[in-house]
Amino acid sequence: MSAEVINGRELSTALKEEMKVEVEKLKEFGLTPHLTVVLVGDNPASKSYVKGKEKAAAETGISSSLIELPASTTESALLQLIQELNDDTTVHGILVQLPLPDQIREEKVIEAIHPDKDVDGFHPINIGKMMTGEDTFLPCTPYGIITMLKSKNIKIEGKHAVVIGRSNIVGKPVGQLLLNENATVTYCHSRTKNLQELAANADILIAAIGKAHAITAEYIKDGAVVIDVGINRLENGSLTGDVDFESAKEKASYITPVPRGVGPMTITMLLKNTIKAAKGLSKIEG
Ligand SMILES: Nc1nc(=O)c2c([nH]1)NC[C@@H]1CN(c3ccc(C(=O)N[C@@H](CCC(=O)O)C(=O)O)cc3)C=[N+]21
Repeated sequence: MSAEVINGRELSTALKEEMKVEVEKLKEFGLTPHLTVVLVGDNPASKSYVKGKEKAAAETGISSSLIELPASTTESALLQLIQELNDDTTVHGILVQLPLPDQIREEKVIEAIHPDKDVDGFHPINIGKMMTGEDTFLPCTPYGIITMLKSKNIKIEGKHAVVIGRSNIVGKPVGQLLLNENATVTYCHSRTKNLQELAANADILIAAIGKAHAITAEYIKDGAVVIDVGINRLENGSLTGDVDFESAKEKASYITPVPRGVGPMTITMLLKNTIKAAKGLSKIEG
């Protein structure tokens, strides 16, 4: 079998078209969704992601601003800035690009962002709401993955989903969202003993390990849905996933590529959350 490729870039383009129409309507009510991105330091990968976010926002009519701070910024200076952004009624969404320099504790920063402006969905209040299934901002990468599955009408209910990786921003929340959709979820990680055996049991396999091409055909059950969350930069500068795409696509029924898979969807869901934040903060229903 050769898998059907779920193209995250194409799906993103379609979703952005829909959002553009919605943003135009909000603008007629005098509401322009506004995202503020804070970038600390000059990590080249972070700079490139931030550019992608600004470009995507502009495409949908969402306004965005970028605050760039030096790598030497103190934690208290950053927390103070976040307080100002929390109080600024023209700012609907706040995103502090991760990772942060060592002198700044990420959890302090995440907890400082007002939960109603937390378009990353990283605040403990929003994570709690996600766990209990309340309406909230969903973390963008997991939200993008669920949206990709639904776009192909892939059934999640009753399926065995195996998540490889347990980060707070991808592994843990994607498992939770799959559980919310009534999947049976297994989490695997660096201490898992029989990774290959567990992975090969998955109907839906989520690879979020951070190691190029770690998941080869032997880890994949015939007909499985394979979602590749890896973004690994090779020495030649090209981008590749955690899944060995060429061998995996011969066994999978659906597969996501890297690039043009989960990455663009992450940004698209950030825009969705920004619109949600703008509507929520302005109490416009829709
Ligand atoms: N507070 C915070 N929120 C984030 O959402 C966040 C973050 N920090 N830190 C870093 C990660 C990573 N991330 C990506 C977003 C888009 C692509 C993306 O669009 N990738 C393109 C390729 C882009 C390229 O060529 O460099 C693709 O896969 O096709 C990748 C990675 C968001 N992150």
